[in-house]
Amino acid sequence: MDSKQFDRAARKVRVVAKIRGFAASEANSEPAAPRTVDWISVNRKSSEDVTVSFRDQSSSSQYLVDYCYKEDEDNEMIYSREVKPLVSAAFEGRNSTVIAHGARGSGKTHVIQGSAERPGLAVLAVAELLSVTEKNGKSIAVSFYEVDHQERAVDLLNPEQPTILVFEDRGRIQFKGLTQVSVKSITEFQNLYSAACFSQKGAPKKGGYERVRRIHMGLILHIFSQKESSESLVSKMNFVDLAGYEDARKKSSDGSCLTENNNKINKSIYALLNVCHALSTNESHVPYRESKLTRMLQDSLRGTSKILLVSCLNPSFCQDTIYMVSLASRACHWIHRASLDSTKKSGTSSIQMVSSHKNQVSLDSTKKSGTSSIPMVSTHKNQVSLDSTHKNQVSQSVSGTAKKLHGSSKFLGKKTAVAVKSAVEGRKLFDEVSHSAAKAEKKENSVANFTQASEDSEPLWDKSLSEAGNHVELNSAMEKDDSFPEASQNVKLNLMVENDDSFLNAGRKVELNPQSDQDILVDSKARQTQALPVIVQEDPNLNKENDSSRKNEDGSPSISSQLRDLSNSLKMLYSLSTPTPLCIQIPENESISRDDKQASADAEPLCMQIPEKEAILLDNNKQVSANVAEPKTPTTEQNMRVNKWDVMSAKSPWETYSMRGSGMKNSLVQEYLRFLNTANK
Ligand SMILES: Nc1ncnc2c1ncn2[C@@H]1O[C@H](COP(=O)(O)OP(=O)(O)OP(=O)(O)O)[C@@H](O)[C@H]1O
Repeated sequence: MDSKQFDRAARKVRVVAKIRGFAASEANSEPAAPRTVDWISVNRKSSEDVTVSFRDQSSSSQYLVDYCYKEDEDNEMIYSREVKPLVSAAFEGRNSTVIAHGARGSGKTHVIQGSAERPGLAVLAVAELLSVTEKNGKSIAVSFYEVDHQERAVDLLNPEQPTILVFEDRGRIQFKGLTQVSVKSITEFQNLYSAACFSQKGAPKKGGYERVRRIHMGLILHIFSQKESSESLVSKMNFVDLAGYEDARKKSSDGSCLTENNNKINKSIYALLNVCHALSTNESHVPYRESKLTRMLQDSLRGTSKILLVSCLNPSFCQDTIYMVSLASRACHWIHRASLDSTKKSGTSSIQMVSSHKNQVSLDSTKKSGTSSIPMVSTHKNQVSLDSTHKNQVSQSVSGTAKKLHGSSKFLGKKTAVAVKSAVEGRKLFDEVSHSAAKAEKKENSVANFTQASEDSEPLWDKSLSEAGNHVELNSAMEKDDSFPEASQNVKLNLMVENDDSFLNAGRKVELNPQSDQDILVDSKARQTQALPVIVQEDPNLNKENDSSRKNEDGSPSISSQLRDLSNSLKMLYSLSTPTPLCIQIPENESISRDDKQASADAEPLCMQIPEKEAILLDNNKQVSANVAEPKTPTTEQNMRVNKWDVMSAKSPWETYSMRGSGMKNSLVQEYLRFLNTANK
């Protein structure tokens, strides 16, 4: 396939699987009988219909990929079929990214870097680039970096430098602190590659079986065209050797739980798959800012760039392998899958893709709406829309939240179970957000806020990089950009529920934009094609508010304080909506003798804790009935009783919420959404 053929393949993201061969140490004792992989079945019904299934699964799920390379098909074959067209396209100004992902030890490094005897895709690409650069007046330079679980990017050709800063300048991604070294021969390149691997922090590292440290390793090939004395960037090719996916619940050999680091690194894997999914489904918003890696790759993913996702499969049973290939298949294959399904099941466009991360979950049931709903990472992302059609749902969400908060005066400090009702399982979603928030209180780490990146339809032509020479020095004013200063503009929450076996719950993504009615804008196309997309702008005052109430290390208010604020607002709303006097009757000839303080202290709980159809005993179980309309300071201590008929006639939280003015509602919605948006910290 040449670059023109590749153009015709309109799909932006191509997913191929590669079954790793057995290493010598894993091979059978009999050298004459090389071990074969017997737990993976590859069904090649046609060149465009390749499925992978796993025999050890409890059901016969099949995962659609563009192709599957077997254990005896080597890197050269993958290169000539998959990467060579990208190299040709690079000379024409097309950026591309080759990503190897999979479970630990699935052969990712072998695919990207390879060995001396069996060079990997990156080495083969450089060899080809070098073979033609002189002829066509081009040159190449390389950069190596790693991204760790703390989202730190380090320049592997100059590891002593501070972490790489990534920022956007006039719509283009720029790096500060990432070295570019021009290469003229494959030996030079190999030496640099070895040096970069050696520089990885705390080597042994990528490719080894070191248990604790998991990092992503990236290589950028910058292709320049020589014009007289200057050179300008033509395109970039990226090779990414992702950290191996590992179930966050696994324990290390010493028994310590790897959950935290695993969660973080897994999150960045999900983030990349989310981006692939958004790109392959032409979503209006691509969540580049969900992770440092996607941010760094942004230029090479967007526009007319191409992405090759190599899903590496362990030759022996590995649950994580199944999970990863299912994610990749869903991330990038939903269109193809839909057409496949429609041919198989005439008359339905539903997408049946069964996953298995221990549980088998069919998407069919959730996606039979007849709309072009999105399977995959949409499996693990429920999108909530805030366009005008859905404002009511958000209002219901707040109402649902109010009910829950109302019913639980001790909700703070517990695993928060704030419910949300919406057409997209908002209740479940918020439960999980809250659950996550409660956890986050304990082990919160500084996570950058995320901003919607501006989308360029053209590939990057980054002159500033070429002008900067080998070492890129950029505007010092942007140095702090590493923390994503535009974060307050748009916020995206991507909550991964690692402990949930259900694949459908692998993660839920919510994009929210708490704004006033008139400011709530959702791309109309997105509205038509997605179940409930949400792109919302965050209140511009949010940062100010955050600044004024900093409590966490990263400067954001703590989750508990946000919950408390939210709770207070809802309590206030309810107490305003359900005035105390409506609930209390004071019997004739009796007066109340509670002092001012006590009365005011009780006022709020009174409103917050009145169960419908039940009398509430206040003041040490002494019953007081009242028929006065105003909750004036009681003067004598008497029994107070709430008239149950009055209570019944009082408005429900939802009704009372509905009665409130739009200003109040909006402000609550904003507050609630702000909490959601920051909950994953
Ligand atoms: N095609 C192959 N044939 C034989 N052995 C292989 C092949 N691919 C990988 N291996 C061996 O399998 C082991 C794991 O491979 P590799 O380091 O590439 O996996 P990885 O997915 O990058 O691991 P990690 O998740 O730890 O980064 C290595 O010992 C490697 O030599």
